[in-house]
Amino acid sequence: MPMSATKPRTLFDKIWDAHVVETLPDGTALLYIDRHLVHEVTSPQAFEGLRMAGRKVRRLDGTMAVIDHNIATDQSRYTGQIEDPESRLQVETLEKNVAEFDVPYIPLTDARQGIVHIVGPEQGLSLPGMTIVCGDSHTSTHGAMGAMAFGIGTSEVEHVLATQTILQKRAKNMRVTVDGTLPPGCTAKDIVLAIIGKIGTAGGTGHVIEYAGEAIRALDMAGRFTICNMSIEAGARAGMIAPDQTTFDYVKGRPFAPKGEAYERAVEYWQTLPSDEGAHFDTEVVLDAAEIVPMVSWGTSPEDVLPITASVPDPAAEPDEAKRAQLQRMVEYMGLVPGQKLTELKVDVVFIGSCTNSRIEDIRAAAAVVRGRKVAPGVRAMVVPGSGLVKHAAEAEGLDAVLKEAGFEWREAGCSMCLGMNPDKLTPGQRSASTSNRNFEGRQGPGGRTHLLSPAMAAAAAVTGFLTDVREIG
Ligand SMILES: CC(C)[C@H](C(=O)O)[C@@H](O)C(=O)O
Ligand code: SF4
Repeated sequence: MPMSATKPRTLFDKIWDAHVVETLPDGTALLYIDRHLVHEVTSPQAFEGLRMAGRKVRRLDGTMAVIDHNIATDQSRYTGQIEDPESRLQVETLEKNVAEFDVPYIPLTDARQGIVHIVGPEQGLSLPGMTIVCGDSHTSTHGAMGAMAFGIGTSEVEHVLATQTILQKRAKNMRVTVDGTLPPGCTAKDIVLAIIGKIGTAGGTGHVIEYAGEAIRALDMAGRFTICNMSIEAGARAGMIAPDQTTFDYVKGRPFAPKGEAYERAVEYWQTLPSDEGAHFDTEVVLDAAEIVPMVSWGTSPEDVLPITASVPDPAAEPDEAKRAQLQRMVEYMGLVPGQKLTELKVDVVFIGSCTNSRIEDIRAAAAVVRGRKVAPGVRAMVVPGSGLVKHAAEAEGLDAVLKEAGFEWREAGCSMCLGMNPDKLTPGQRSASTSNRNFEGRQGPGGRTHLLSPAMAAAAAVTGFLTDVREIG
């Protein structure tokens, strides 16, 4: 077919089209899945289903399992038994299942162990052009590779294990363009918080978001992962960024990535993936990076974000009654006073970690702020690297020494205080400055109060003891 007759397609369209096994009369498609990542929380019933049906895992070479959510991040995880019975059962069940079904697995004692969304790209398991699924909403992270990556439920995990395919309804295309240059002190985290602040937690519903524009192109892979990670917090099915030289350089030499001639051929294919000129987007949003300032969440939803220079909103000023009640509840839960400056909020805990911000670049950014300073008295500050390899890399650069010297805890890889499923939790009423992605009530532990922000902003809060504008402390 001559090029002119081909309808311009988006990155999402191209990856979708390349993976359709069969389109059903109602428009849903059976898609081939290139990579299935598995963790302990959402896989037990899926393996049980396979067992009951007497089935095997269809593509062992397309599957990789790792533990991350339920494990402790101190040395006790290597010696003791997991105290919480539910967590223990999930971990033991995963280990039993991977052994029984022969699934490739990265155990706790392996340096590659870490948060599934850090491990996938790091190992080259997640590559441009792939369809990638995992029983986890933040699978959107891997879309930063120029892949179509989305979270699935446990029954779908079983389906993918058994068939290496999944039934999907085609999502709509949305493009979020971030033009211009990001000002000093601002990071990818500030971009994505600003986007969610603008479009809201339902803004991306029914869509796959492609992030584009000069400010996105300028980001390293770490920043791109941070942005795609939070697509789910904007309500989208997935987030994607077109693969470019930054992506190809990142992929090169990774353990599961194609090598030599195969790599060259793969790059040639990956170069065909970016959205065509004139491709149709159902929804378009444009932001100017130059207007972005360091952001922080103040409420209990990721859309409740404000510039660090702002003050706590006053519910009384909200004309809509339902919204007023909601704001009132948030202000109370978060222990805030309307009109109070955000920089007056004293923090108890600083958490630098999670699949949003636990890469080496995030730890470097935190260490740069912390160097030569001390954690403020009364503040518990912790850095939880996203994988054992990130931890080793940070140690090789001496970043652990900078952080420990300042009074930070330097821990083993895992989801940790991102969610209250392991011993790392807030206690009721504690206020945290956290680089994670969710600030729902009780997310980091019952009664905990979470403020989402970038690693540099979290580090600034650790050394001052208050939510702080990182631009002010240099
Ligand atoms: C436990 C898992 C199912 C969950 C998710 O899907 O995202 C978790 O990773 C989270 O971040 O809340
Ligand atoms: S780090 Fe947090 S968001 Fe990421 S997978 Fe773990 S619990 Fe989910």
